Amino acid sequence: MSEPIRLGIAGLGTVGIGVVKIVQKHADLLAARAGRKVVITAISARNRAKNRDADLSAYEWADDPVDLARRDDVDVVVELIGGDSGPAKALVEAALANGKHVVTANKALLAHHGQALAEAAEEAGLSLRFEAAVAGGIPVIKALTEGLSGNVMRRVSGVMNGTCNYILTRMESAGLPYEVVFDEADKLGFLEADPNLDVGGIDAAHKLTLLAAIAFGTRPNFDAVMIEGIERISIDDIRHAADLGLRIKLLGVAQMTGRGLEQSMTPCLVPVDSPLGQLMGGTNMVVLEGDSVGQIVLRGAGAGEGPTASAVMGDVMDIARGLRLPVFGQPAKQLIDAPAGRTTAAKAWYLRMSLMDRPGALAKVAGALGEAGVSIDRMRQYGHEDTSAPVLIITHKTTRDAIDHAIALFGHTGVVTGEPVALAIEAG
Ligand SMILES: NC(=O)C1=CN([C@@H]2O[C@H](COP(=O)(O)OP(=O)(O)OC[C@H]3O[C@@H](n4cnc5c(N)ncnc54)[C@H](OP(=O)(O)O)[C@@H]3O)[C@@H](O)[C@H]2O)C=CC1
Ligand SMILES: N[C@@H](CCO)C(=O)O
Repeated sequence: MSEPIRLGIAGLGTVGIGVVKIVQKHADLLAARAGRKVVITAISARNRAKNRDADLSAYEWADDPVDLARRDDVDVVVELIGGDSGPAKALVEAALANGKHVVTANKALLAHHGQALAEAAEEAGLSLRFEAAVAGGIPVIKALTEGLSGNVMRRVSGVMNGTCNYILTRMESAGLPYEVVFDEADKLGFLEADPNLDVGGIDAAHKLTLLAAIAFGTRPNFDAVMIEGIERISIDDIRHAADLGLRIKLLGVAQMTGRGLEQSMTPCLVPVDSPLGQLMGGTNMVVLEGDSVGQIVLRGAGAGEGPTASAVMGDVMDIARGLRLPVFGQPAKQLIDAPAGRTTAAKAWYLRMSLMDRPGALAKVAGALGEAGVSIDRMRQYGHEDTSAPVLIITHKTTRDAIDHAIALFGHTGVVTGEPVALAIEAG
C-alpha cells in the first residue's frame, strides 16, 4: 500500500466535524478504496477549547489555519471555514503556494476568486476540488466534469438553496407568513451567518456560477447572475400560486445562447405536480441537459453534516487515488469570457400588486401592460378592508424585458402602491 494521504482540516463546525467522523468511522473502507490510508494530521478552528462532537486528541492543533499550509505532514488542506475573504482565502492561497492540494466546500470563495485560484492550482500541478460547494451531498460537479464531459451542455438549472426551499414549502404547508418561518429557520440553525446569503439568493447564485463555468467552459462570473431573493414572497403569493396549481421555487437557470451566457437565480412558479414542484423542505435538485445525454435530474440533501462531508470525502478520495482534473473541467486559462446574456424566452408571468381602490385604477394598469406589449390572460381583484386593493394578473407569454418595461410604467400610473411581485411561470 502507498504512503498515507495526510489531511489538514481548517474549520471544525458542521462540515469539518462531519469529515473527521467519516475519516475515523470508515478508516478501513477508505484505505481499501484509495489504496492508501487517509489520515488527519492537523486541525484548526477559532476556539480550541470548544467542546466538539468528536475525539480530536490525536491531531496537531494550529491556532492560525494558514499554518496548515506550511506543515510538512499535510498533503491536502481541507478548507471548511467559509467566507470569500479572510482566513479561508488566505489558507487556500497559501496551500497552493506551498504545494498542497485543496478541498473546499466554500462556494462564496470560488464564485468570487475561482478563476485566480484555479490558475494557481493548475500552474502548480495541484488539485483544487469543491464538490461540497454545490448542492451539498449531490455529486453534481463530478457528474458535469466527468460523466457528462462528452456532451455539449445546453442548460443547467435547479433548486440549490435548501433554506429557501424549506421556507417556501413550510409557508405553504403550515400556512405561516414569511417572517414567522424565517425565524423558525433561524432557530433550527438553517440560515447562513449572514441570512441574506440564503434568502437574498446569493448563496444559490454562487453555486450556479460554478456550475455554469464547468458546463459552458466560461470564467466564473458571479457578477453577471441576475439575482432576486425570496424576501418579498408573501403568504398570499403562496396561496394564489396554490390556487393556480403552482408552487414558488427559487430557481437557478444557466444557458449559453447566441446572446451570451444567461444566468439567473430568481423565484419562479412551477406546476405542483412537476419534479421541481414536488421538491419539499431542504432538498436540492439539479437538472443537467446535454446534447447527447438529454436531461438528467439529480436530487438529494443540499446541506447538513453527513451529506456535505460525504461530498468533501469524495474529493479527498479522488486526490488520494491520484486523479488530477482541471478545476473547472478544462484548463482555467482556456476558459472564455462569455458576454452576459439576458433571456428573451417568452413565458407567462404572475404579477401581484396593490392598487389604489378608485375609478380607473385598473384601466391604468391595463394600459401600462398594453403599452409594454403585455397581454393579460387572467386578472382578479381580491377582497380588502383598506383603500389599497390586491390585484393578481396572469399574462400571456411575454419576455422579461416586456414585464420590466410594464413594471416601470406602473410607477407612472399613480395608482400602484409598493413594488409589484413578478414571477415567471416555468414548465418545472
Ligand atoms: N453547513 C452546511 O450544510 C454546508 C456548508 N457548506 C460550506 O462549508 C463551509 C463550512 O460550513 P459550516 O461547517 O456550516 O460552518 P460552521 O460555522 O459550522 O463552522 C465554521 C468553522 O470555521 C471555524 N472558523 C471560523 N472563523 C475562523 C477563523 N478566523 N480562523 C479559524 N477557524 C475559523 C469555526 O471555528 P469555531 O468552531 O472555533 O468557531 C468553525 O469550526 C462553508 O464554506 C459553507 O458555506 C457547504 C455546503 C453545506
Ligand atoms: N445555506 C445553504 C447551505 C448549503 O450550501 C443552503 O441552505 O442550501
